[in-house]
Amino acid sequence: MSYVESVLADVQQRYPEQREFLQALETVLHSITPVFGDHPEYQEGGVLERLVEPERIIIFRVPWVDDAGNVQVNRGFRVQFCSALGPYKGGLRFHPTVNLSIMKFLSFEQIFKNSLTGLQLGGGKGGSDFDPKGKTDNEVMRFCQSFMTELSRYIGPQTDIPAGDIGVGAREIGYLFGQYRKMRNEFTGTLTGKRLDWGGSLVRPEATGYGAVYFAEEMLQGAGESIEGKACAVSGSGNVAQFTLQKLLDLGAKPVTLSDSGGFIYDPQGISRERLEWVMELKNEKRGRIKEYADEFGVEYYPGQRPWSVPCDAAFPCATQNELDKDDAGKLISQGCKVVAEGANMPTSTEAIRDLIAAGVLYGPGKAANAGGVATSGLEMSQNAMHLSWSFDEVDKRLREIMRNIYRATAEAADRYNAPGNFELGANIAGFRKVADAILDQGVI
Ligand SMILES: NC(=O)C1=CN([C@@H]2O[C@H](COP(=O)(O)OP(=O)(O)OC[C@H]3O[C@@H](n4cnc5c(N)ncnc54)[C@H](O)[C@@H]3O)[C@@H](O)[C@H]2O)C=CC1
Ligand SMILES: O=C(O)CCC(=O)C(=O)O
Repeated sequence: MSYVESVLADVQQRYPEQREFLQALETVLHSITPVFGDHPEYQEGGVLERLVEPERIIIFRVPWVDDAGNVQVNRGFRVQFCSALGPYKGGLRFHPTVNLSIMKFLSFEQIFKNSLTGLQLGGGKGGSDFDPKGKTDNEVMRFCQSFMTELSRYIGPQTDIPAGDIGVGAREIGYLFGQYRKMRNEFTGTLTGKRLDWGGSLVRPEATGYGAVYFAEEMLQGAGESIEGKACAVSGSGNVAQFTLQKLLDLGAKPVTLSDSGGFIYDPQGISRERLEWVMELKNEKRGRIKEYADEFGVEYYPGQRPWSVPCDAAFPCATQNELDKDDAGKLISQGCKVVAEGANMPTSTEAIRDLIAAGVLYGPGKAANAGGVATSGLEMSQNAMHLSWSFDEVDKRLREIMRNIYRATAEAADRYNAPGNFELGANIAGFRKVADAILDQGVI
């Protein structure tokens, strides 16, 4: 058994129930195996054994009172996985499916994603099994206050800087920030994704979606093509999906689908800017369901289905993990889909990734393609530390440059390890090398 296989077997034996974490771990370890031939010092220094175990996991009770006066209790999590490259950085997810396995997979992925950004950011992630769906603003506020009352002990501008993820947007970041400020009596950039007036950065709301399209465009340009004129299937209808659509429209592409956990809509003429604005109001203010789009604009709604069966040249999974499986990959390949860029974290199953790459589809893994969000959070931290704000164009220019650099580093690592065009392998290797070197440099701690 090789070194990598033995570390993996050990983790599989220790945490057999952590399905999503093991999925993420297996994919990364499989990709980075060739590196150990060139770098025996990583094995000698026990780098992998140290990297697969989080530095710290915080699990806590979150009691709160609903509008009817009943006491409710949720579970809160923060996984502080690796701080070799900088303070822990990563979002908070509020969704009923949240558990330790999901928190560990997300924070593990975050280590390599943050490394790829080239910024000084370690990897972490957190959240709760609280479901904001159907809750009033006051209930969400009381939940966030209780959550932050405990979390505030473990975070800070030089220690751990949370942000948003599924179910955590500008409203939740506001309530979390308010409670942090009160508990710690400090006004610092400890959360990112803040509103502009009180420390947020221009482009942070747009950054993940814009970045995913920039990354897709880089991959296409590397193959002598462009996103312009391409029909694009997009899943989700939240923050990442909305701004993926906006950038696709900016670049002359034709987005044709959106989805939520109920099903997807197909608008074969292309979702226009006006219709996208309607979706933004539906999702961000009215907190409605995507089915209403079909009722409003007279297009087809497919309940309980995912959008990968429609004719498309490009696919952007922007909802959640494991939303694109082997069958879906088969459908995309048979329609001639050329590029899959992941706005979501681990949306594509391991078998589907293998099939896409084998079929020559340009596949941009989330840790590279959706890194624009956390990178712009890093830019928000820089602006907070300097007590100034950059213009929209300034931040967007930096975001674009970061995405280009991630593409280059990923493509170069793939070439170097004899797998040209395999951005999965390239992203894992390029992300891992920096973290591994930092772990060795800093001694056994
Ligand atoms: N917000 C950010 O800056 C970043 C988000 N991501 C990832 O992007 C994905 C989407 O996150 P956001 O747009 O921020 O969240 P959001 O809460 O704004 O939107 C989530 C979307 O996913 C859909 N969704 C959730 N569970 C689903 C399910 N089981 N089946 C189908 N659809 C489902 C929701 O209906 C919603 O449209 C997540 O995987 C997240 O981890 C990745 C990098 C940064
Ligand atoms: O902006 C951040 O810190 C969080 C981004 C995030 O959670 C992610 O990249 O998945």
